Amino acid sequence: MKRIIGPANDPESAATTSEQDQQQLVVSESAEDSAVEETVSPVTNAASVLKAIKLDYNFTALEVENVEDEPYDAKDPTISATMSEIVSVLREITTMNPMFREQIHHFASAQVSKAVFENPAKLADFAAALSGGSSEELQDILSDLNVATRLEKALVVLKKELMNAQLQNKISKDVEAKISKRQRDFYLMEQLKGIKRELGLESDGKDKLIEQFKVKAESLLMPAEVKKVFDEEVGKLAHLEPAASEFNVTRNYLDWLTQIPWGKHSVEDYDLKRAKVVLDEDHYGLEDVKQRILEFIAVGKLRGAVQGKILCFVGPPGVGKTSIGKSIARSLRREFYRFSVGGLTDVAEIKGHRRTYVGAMPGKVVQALKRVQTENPLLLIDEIDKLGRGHQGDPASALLELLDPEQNNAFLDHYMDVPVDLSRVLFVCTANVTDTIPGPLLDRMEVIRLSGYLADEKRAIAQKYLAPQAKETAGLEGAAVMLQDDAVDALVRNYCRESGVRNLKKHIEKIFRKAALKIVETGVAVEAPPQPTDAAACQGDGAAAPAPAPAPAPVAESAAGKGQAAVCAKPPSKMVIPDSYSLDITAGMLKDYVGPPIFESDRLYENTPAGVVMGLAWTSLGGSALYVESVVEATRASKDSDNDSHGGRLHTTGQLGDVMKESATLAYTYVRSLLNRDYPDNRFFHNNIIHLHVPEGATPKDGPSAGVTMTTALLSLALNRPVRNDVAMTGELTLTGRVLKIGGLKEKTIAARRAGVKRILFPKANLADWEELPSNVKEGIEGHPIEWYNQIPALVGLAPTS
Ligand SMILES: Nc1ncnc2c1ncn2[C@@H]1O[C@H](COP(=O)(O)OP(=O)(O)OP(=O)(O)O)[C@@H](O)[C@H]1O
Repeated sequence: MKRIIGPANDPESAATTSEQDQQQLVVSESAEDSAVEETVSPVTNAASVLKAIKLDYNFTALEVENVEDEPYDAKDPTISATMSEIVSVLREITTMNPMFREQIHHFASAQVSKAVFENPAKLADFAAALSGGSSEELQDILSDLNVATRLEKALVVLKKELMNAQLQNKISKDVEAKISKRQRDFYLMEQLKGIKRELGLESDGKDKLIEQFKVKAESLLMPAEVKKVFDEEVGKLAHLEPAASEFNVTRNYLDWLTQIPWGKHSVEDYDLKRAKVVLDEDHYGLEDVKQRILEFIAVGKLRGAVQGKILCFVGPPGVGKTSIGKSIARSLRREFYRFSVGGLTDVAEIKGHRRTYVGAMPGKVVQALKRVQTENPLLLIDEIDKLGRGHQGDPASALLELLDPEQNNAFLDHYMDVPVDLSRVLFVCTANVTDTIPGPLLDRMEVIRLSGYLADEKRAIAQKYLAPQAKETAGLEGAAVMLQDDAVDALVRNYCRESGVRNLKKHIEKIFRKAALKIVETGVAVEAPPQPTDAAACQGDGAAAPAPAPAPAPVAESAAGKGQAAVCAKPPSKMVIPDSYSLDITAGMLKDYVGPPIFESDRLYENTPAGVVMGLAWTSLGGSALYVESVVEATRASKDSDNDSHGGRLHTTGQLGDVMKESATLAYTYVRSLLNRDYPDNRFFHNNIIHLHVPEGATPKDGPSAGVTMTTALLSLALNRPVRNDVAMTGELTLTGRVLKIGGLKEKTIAARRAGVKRILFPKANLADWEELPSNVKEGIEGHPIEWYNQIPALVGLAPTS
């Protein structure tokens, strides 16, 4: 008997030792021990262990007897089928598990493989040995002497091994996929790009972009100079990496360069008849303004162009300056673009930023050209009188370059850096006053004044323009909801007294909105019957479909479920007001619609007391009638005043500016001298301290034109005689009593009319202005030109009594 040494339960050894004729390991511990040669099964195959032999060596030796398999039929179909299954499973595992492959490789020699793969018992042991079965399972297989069942058991553990390998494989693949998906994608994309580039199909979108720019440029008539810059920039773009920041800068620039409408212009229309119709359609009155515009168009017709002139509409807010600009564009069939320069302090807003800045953009003018897509639009520059003055250059100078016909055929925007021809653009500016428009700018403009509306004009504008517009905006078009004449009259008289009509427009809009609310709230309006096109337009809306309502379409349903708006071309259902319904809004109802009246009476004083006179002022908001009030503040003791020939004092309030304060002092001095001359006994100013006030106290006022009014107020106080209460006056006074020219006579006259004045005193130097006033403005008013103050007392009821 030979001795085999090995650890008990070693399945690997077991696979090689469980049969009698198996290869035996011959161990020779040392040269001296070689004499003892015994064979021991390394596996605890209980049946095979007979006894342990105690030797003088340092290990345990066992005496074993090899066990034998039960006899079997090698041709048994179950056995051969199980064997083939084991072999096929082994093959499968080999493909998945590289370690497995190595082990099999070990037995790959023809001799071994024949011994193993053709012997069912050995195959079972081999398969079990390769599998990762538990020691119990393996021991069970090893102990089984029935070859058929042993094969079966081996197949089971092998199958488990297969499943294990499959699972392992899947997990490993999943993890790998997760980790490398992005990297993989990246590499694949790069490869794809490379392939496309090689094939000349596409190059990362850049070629396409360049192509687009070129196509766009070809459709434009770029001047040679611009085309050269374009070609240079396109060449630059072609050599830039899309990831580079410079790429985006160049792309944006090219984008702007190809957005300017080089050589594109709208066909102009100088048809005077049509222009008149358009102007009348959009605006009531403003005859003189319309006349000027028609003259302007007529010149355009003769010259073939209207450029070279800059119109500037000057007037109080809400008189239609902006909207008349729009009408001019419509009558000339030009595109319209408006931008406001009010408060603008940065030159870059007009001339653009240099391209070196991050987020640089062209200025407003280039933006306008991009928007309108024609080279000859009408550009309306609003609020030019409120142009700021910043530390970042002077916007007025930039505007000068823009507006000057001599320079603007090659306007250089900082961003574009190529000359842009603006000579075909028609510039129209608006301003409230001309005083604050920089001189050189004003010099280039043709000023057209809009001086505010009379009450009659406001009424007509309200009825013909504002009310129909407001009615339509409120959704009451076609309904019998009418704003009665007395209501419009009350609105003009008691709510909206300013020069323009913007406030009136707001009030009328409010009235129609309230009427709409009333109609809907009281249930007068009924839902419109469904239109046949409605159901087709919005399938998902059951309400729109004719009854019975079909099931909502899945698209609409899912969109609604996700909180998104369903795609639907149909507007929300409309309400209609029955023809039988009518609503007349009268003056008496205004309180409910727009609140209590703001102005209860036409004027502050129905009968002006002594010391109070109505003056006329002109501000950026238009003309206004204001009172100058004077009272005796305190009377001095006659003893003191006798000793002090300069006694008395004047005290002024009402937020008066320096010039107006000087006017008050001058008026005071002048009246004192007048009294000295004409009423030598009158010691009024010697004895009294006078307080002169100009309401409203919160409104700052300045200017010299209240000189004659202040003088008259002080004279009336000194004589203790009130002036006529239908008189108003304006004029600057000199110390010697000369009356000097003032501005805004038209606005002042309109304001005087609003205040119910019947007699106006104005400087003789303004006589030409007076004569130019439209007859409807002067109607019912006596105008008295004044050269010297001496003329005034007789006209206001302060003539010396004989
Ligand atoms: N004569 C008019 N006929 C019809 N509507 C007018 C007339 N005048 C002004 N409006 C209307 O009044 C409104 C205000 O006019 P717009 O905005 O043009 O005033 P504006 O003079 O430009 O004021 P701002 O100086 O405040 O800019 C517009 O809706 C305009 O249509």
